[in-house]
Amino acid sequence: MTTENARPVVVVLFGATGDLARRMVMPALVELHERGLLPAGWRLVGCATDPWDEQAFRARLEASLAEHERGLPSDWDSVRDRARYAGRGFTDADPGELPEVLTQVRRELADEGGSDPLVVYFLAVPPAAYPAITRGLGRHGLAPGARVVYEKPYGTSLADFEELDATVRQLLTEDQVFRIDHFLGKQAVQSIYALRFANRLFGSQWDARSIEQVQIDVPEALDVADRAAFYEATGAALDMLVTHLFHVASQVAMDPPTDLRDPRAIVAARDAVMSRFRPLDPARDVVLGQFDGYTDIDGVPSNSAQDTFVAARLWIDTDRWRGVPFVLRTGKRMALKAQRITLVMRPPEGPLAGEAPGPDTIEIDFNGPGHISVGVTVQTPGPDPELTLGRAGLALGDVPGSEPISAYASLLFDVLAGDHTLFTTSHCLRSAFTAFAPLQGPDRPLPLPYPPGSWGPPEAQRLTAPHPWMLEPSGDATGLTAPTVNPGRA
Ligand SMILES: NC(=O)C1=CN([C@@H]2O[C@H](COP(=O)(O)OP(=O)(O)OC[C@H]3O[C@@H](n4cnc5c(N)ncnc54)[C@H](OP(=O)(O)O)[C@@H]3O)[C@@H](O)[C@H]2O)C=CC1
Ligand SMILES: O=C1O[C@H](COP(=O)(O)O)[C@@H](O)[C@H](O)[C@H]1O
Repeated sequence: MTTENARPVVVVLFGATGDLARRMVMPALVELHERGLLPAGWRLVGCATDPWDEQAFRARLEASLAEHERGLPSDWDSVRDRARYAGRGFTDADPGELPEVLTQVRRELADEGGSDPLVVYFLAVPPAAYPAITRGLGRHGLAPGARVVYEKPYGTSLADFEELDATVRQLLTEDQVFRIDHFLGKQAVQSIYALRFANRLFGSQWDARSIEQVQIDVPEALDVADRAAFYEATGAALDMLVTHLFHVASQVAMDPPTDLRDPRAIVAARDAVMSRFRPLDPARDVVLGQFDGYTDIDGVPSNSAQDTFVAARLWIDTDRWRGVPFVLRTGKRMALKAQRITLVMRPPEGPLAGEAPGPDTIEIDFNGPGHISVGVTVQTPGPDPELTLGRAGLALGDVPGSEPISAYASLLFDVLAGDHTLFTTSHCLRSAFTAFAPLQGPDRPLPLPYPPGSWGPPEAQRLTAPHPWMLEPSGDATGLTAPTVNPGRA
């Protein structure tokens, strides 16, 4: 990654007081700064309704960086001085303090000798806020020349998505719009292309002839108490399934793009496979859960039926995958944090058919820099040879030249570079919401209870049959009790 662009950049962060801004976006911007990937003239303008002053926002930025694994940058003073705050919120009816703060920032940058800055509006707010902010950018004359980053979920249902999409298209051109799904920016999710297309060993097996089942398993130990309002309005399925898990599934399932160097070819391959996702069958293929104690959280109604866990079996009707279940699972307050794709191979044919103690597997852990493993049946060395399962792994962070970058830093860099390869499209999202729609209708199952620290409701076990969930200790073919990934901050 390099940048030669000296044009100043102003990142306006809507929702600057929120969880995403604190945990991911602000650290990512500063990560780019530390890596020398931002122009000399850059500014961060936090925007929210809280009546904070600049000092309070800078203290928030400092706390956000300090709690992040990278810590405070060595030139914290210089970073701090680049942060501004625009309070009183921002809507089409009232732009709050933002226009005035932007004018000051532009003046400051001009005084430093910079050219007119590129302004990036980052909407780290709930989807309900996207239309008013988008209209506001239009009405207050802030849209021309700007880039606008929308968080997921981009809409809350198929109908809501269509309405939002129409509003956005009315006010912005497609090259101005960046619809984030940050799982597409994760290093190991990006590395699926290399694994498949640069290795005959894997690429030749990547279809229904060799693969019996695909598991995409993203348990989280994380709580939701500090973002109860957002979470209660959203739930696990909308927060994670129709968004991140569907996008990871599309990365695994896409047919080979015609040209990996052409962003349009990659985006087209992702769009194409997503349009073949079969609408979910809630009764047969979905289990929802809610962890015990969820309704005791401040701001959550005592009768909430919101899901904090979802497991779903997705069918992808392409020649490559017809008949292969993609089983997807995620939830809050589960046993541990992990992010793993497991390709479960079909049993071998020939003289040892039926002898292997379990299926062989290809595993891609995509938390952090990533880890690739294979689970293979081997013969135990010794006088009494038996077949047993072993595992060999490769930490991507350890390969020569590795310099892992966080998903948000990578995606923010792409926004500045105007590169849409890792961003999702209206086409993709329309397909995702279409496949997801049955789960938002009358057939939505009620969430089943599960104890915090567990693997979710036991009913979810049936979705992977005849295999177990491979990540669980009982399903781990090698007998490991924890995944070979960084457990992360719970
Ligand atoms: N948290 C996470 O780990 C991740 C979150 N996301 C996405 O980021 C977005 C924000 O999530 P998160 O930060 O967790 O949520 P939070 O509830 O923590 O924060 C959202 C912020 O948005 C502002 N906000 C809330 N409602 C409105 C509204 N109606 N109009 C304008 N601003 C509003 C609030 O600030 P104020 O009201 O003061 O302006 C609040 O600080 C969501 O779309 C989520 O899906 C994506 C990836 C990861
Ligand atoms: O979008 C979201 O993602 C996070 C998980 O992201 P990660 O990069 O930390 O793995 C999830 O916790 C959150 O609920 C959701 O909104």
